[in-house]
Amino acid sequence: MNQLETQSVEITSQLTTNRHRRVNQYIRSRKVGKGQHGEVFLCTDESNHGRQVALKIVKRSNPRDRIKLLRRNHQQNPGGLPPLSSTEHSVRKEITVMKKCRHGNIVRLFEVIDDPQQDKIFLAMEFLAGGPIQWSNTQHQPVLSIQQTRRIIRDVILGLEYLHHEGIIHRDIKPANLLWTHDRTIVKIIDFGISHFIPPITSTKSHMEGDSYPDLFPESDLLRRIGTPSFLAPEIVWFSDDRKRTCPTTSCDTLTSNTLTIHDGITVMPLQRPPITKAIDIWSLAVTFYCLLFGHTPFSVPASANENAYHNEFVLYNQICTQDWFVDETMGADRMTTGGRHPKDPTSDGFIIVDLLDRMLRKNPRDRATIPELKVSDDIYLFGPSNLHLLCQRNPWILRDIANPKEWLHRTSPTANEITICRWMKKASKRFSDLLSTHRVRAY
Ligand SMILES: Nc1ncnc2c1ncn2[C@@H]1O[C@H](COP(=O)(O)OP(=O)(O)OP(=O)(O)O)[C@@H](O)[C@H]1O
Repeated sequence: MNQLETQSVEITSQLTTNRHRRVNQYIRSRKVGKGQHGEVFLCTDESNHGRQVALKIVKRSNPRDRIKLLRRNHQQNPGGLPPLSSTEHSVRKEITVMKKCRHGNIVRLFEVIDDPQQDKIFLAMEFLAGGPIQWSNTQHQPVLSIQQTRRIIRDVILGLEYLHHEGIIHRDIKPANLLWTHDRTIVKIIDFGISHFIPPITSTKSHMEGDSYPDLFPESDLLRRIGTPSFLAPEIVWFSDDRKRTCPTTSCDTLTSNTLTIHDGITVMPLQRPPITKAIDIWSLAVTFYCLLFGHTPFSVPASANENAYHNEFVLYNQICTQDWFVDETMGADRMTTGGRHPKDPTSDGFIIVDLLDRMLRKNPRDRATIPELKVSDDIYLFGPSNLHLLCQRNPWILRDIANPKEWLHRTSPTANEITICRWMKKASKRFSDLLSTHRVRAY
């Protein structure tokens, strides 16, 4: 672990200086981004040798929150605490999740300035100077090579593997939330505003000390259709029959997401709504992967769609739930041949990549590839006259340019340290029992 990963997050409850260009020790320079929840500024940290930080400034509430708050004030408020506005709720979730994260592919949070007297909350984060990954040009053509795509996807897989191991579902994986470091060698995941935390079953108390996580992360939140429409998994955009009936336009008669859909003899959408799990991040990662390869999303509203945004969203969700996706003839800026949606040659790059997308874009989350599955070797079988022969084991595509895959897999595994500790404890207990037997020491 490097120094950045071991530093703890400071929580400052007093804003001493809030002049035009200064927030406590941070001197604001330019604005680097703006989202739904706030603005992000590049700042220098005077108390830390002028280190560059990204300062996200979030208002505790915005005008839309007021109506929601009024509605909620009429409801019982369990802990007697004032209800949080939805903006403040979202930023509290973001802080809770980010406070916990220590990983080379996740943006680091350094400090939170949360002064109850102020209407804004400030998040000082690691500054990712390379900015969001650029993946298509104005003609919707890919701009990244296959090798660059592999490196980006590999970084995101590592970040997601860590998050999932910690019980965190990101819920908004997309190219805009993947930022380069200044030298463009590492990609990091940002924006935890809609992330969800599922505490481990074994403990009743979260290791997110001091945070009442059941209030912050109610289970019902998982069912909400939030995130970026083109990147949402089928189980999120799943429609009930009721919804289908209330759709205002005729084309929605074609909605079949609650029926059994058969594709190539495989059931692709279950009758019951599947539970929302970390598999939704794998779907969004696959959509991101597709975008990087082809310069456009796999599911989109056709150009002929009408002006009604609600209707267009409905068409998109219908596609996500029921339609297959297609691939262009070539992929990446290097224009590598794909071989189509079902390439024939199992040794071709087209086959390997389309097969990978296929495993990640399964409609049923139970059939979808998991992160560990993306990291293990593929077995290549040969159909013989009477049975299957294992032809070879091939390193997964994402590890292709890694010099020592075995060492890399061990080093990057989130359980590597746990395994090492287990081994160490086994060794230590063996030495201890040897000691007991040779020296006749009494154990208390
Ligand atoms: N650590 C960072 N370093 C550099 N730029 C950043 C950083 N964090 C955010 N940004 C920039 O600011 C933009 C908005 O940030 P962010 O996505 O966190 O805000 P948000 O309000 O949560 O957005 P959204 O509307 O997607 O929920 C990002 O798209 C990115 O361009």
